[in-house]
Amino acid sequence: MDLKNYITDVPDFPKEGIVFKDISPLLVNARATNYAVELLAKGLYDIKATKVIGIESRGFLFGSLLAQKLGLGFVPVRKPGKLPGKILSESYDLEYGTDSLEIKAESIAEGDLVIVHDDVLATGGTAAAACRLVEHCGGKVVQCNFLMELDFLNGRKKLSSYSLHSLLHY
Ligand SMILES: O=P(O)(O)OC[C@H]1O[C@H](OP(=O)(O)OP(=O)(O)O)[C@H](O)[C@@H]1O
Ligand SMILES: Nc1ncnc2[nH]cnc12
Repeated sequence: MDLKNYITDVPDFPKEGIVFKDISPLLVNARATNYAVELLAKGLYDIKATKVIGIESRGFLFGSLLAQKLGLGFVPVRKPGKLPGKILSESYDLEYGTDSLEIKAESIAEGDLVIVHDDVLATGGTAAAACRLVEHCGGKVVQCNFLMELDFLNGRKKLSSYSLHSLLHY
């Protein structure tokens, strides 16, 4: 099964000049989704990870499925103002704007070994901010894990100090 057949290009979304990679056709197909999760999990059973982080919002979709597959707890990293209690915050640049991310301080314990998952690695700002959040909590990032990587945006340069795996490359 070629997972690229389930990801469509949407030109000029959400802004002119951006070719948006739409994963809706993948999500609506249970077999393809299951296959993608299996491939995302491959190689991770031997890493002694303790938690999976998913980045709001599309990182939640496969991130929680991946956590379940690996038998690990899932931690949401969210956009500002969504999480209660004591939070840590990091801002970052996007391919199309700027934003910030938050995590509940208590959700990662000192020494946790964390897989950071998102659907897309583009410029890398989002994932780098999520990794900084994990580290501020006292955790260690054991893999940055993506469904797809937009190679031409060189996002992996911002993540050069981490192990990185992307299922699909464009
Ligand atoms: O590598 P970067 O350039 O930082 O971009 C990648 C991020 O951009 C998208 O999220 P978006 O902010 O569009 O939010 P969404 O998941 O809620 O759609 C995508 O889901 C990644 O999180
Ligand atoms: N081109 C793109 N398509 C889908 N999600 C993205 N996130 C950042 N850039 C993106």
